[in-house]
Amino acid sequence: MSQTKGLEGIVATQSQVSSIIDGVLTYHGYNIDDLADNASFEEVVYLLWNNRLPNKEELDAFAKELAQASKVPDAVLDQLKSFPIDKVHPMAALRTAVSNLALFDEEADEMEEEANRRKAVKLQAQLPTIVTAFSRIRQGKEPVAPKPELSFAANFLYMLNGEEPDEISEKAFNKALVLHADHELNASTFTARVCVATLSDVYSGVTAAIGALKGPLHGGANERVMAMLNEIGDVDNAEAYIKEALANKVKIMGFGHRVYKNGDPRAKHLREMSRQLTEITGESNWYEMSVKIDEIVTNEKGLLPNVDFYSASVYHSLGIEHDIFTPIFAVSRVSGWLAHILEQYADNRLIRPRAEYTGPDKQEWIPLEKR
Ligand SMILES: CC(=O)SCCNC(=O)CCNC(=O)[C@H](O)C(C)(C)COP(=O)(O)OP(=O)(O)OC[C@H]1O[C@@H](n2cnc3c(N)ncnc32)[C@H](O)[C@@H]1OP(=O)(O)O
Ligand SMILES: O=C([O-])CC(=O)C(=O)O
Repeated sequence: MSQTKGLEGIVATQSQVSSIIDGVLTYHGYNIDDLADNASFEEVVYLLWNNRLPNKEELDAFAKELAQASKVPDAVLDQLKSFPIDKVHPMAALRTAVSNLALFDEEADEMEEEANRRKAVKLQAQLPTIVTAFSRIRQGKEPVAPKPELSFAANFLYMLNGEEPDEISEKAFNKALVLHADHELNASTFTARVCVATLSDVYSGVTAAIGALKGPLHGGANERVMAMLNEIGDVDNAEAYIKEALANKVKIMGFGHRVYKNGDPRAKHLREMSRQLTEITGESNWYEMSVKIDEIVTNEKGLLPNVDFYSASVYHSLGIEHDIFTPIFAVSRVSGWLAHILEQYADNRLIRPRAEYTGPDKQEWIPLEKR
């Protein structure tokens, strides 16, 4: 038996949800550049779950369905309030709250496709409610109920801040959601598929996926990019900081990718958004510092920025707290997880690879008293 560390290059399933071929990302065949420039997040979710774009009527009905499903059971919000709020990371709170949602859904263990689709709508609609409620609760503020007439992107910012966003912020946030929605068999999506392939329920699959996204080698990198920018503090410090980190074999957050070796096609959109938004906020230092780091890491290591690098200065410019960056990734990526979960159920087989054993052989049993 031979093995590939980290399953690099292994094709583990077939999927129609998204593809990365020759460095080009598509959602069901639609190029990410077209989607980023034109699509609403709601349209993208519809595409991922139905393998086609909606017409106007279908989109309106879907957006309404999402808006109507956004209320989270009071017991789940009450539980958020009971957490040791100043110590709990929002990703841990989200993981626990999503698991808790299952306890209040009578259909949680129903396996019919229609029931699973209803749960998908609830999860997509309720993750923003949980993330924004948690952020407000820990600031001693009341959660804000969503406004059904707002877009998904605008509603998130509204529930987070208690005021409706301006058009530029709404558009930028919508684009960020579109860019993060799905990404083939990334670690959290694979986790979700492995979980539900045992015929476990949708909530378990999403809870497991949140746990995988939380790690710094995956979705957790965006928060750490901002921590690094803060630590560097000024564009003039960037070169010395990065060179020292690389010399010490420290991983630079937001760089490198398992699949893309010639660049992540999402990064250019986020870089341009970072430029525009930091100009508006009068804090172009974050953009300039990011560009400088990008140049140094590329020159020194040949590594290019991934989706997490410029998203940090984008979210910061939108006034979002830094530990909410990864939960925002989850608010978008849950659409992809759910598409993959539905696809997995539709043609399921248990996912159970093998391990190459490297431990000792033919060990002799030693009774407890002799050890
Ligand atoms: C949404 C996402 O999940 S995108 C990824 C988000 N994660 C990050 O940004 C964290 C930083 N990046 C990384 O840790 C990695 O590049 C990963 C996890 C994304 C990909 O990991 P892998 O495919 O296993 O790449 P691997 O770790 O083998 O890297 C190959 C070489 O490049 C180096 N390298 C990779 N990424 C980085 C980095 N960000 N900084 C410095 N060196 C790096 C590795 O140390 C390794 O060097 P070596 O051959 O001298 O040992
Ligand atoms: O695909 C990956 O390995 C990680 C990634 O970029 C994503 O999940 O968006």
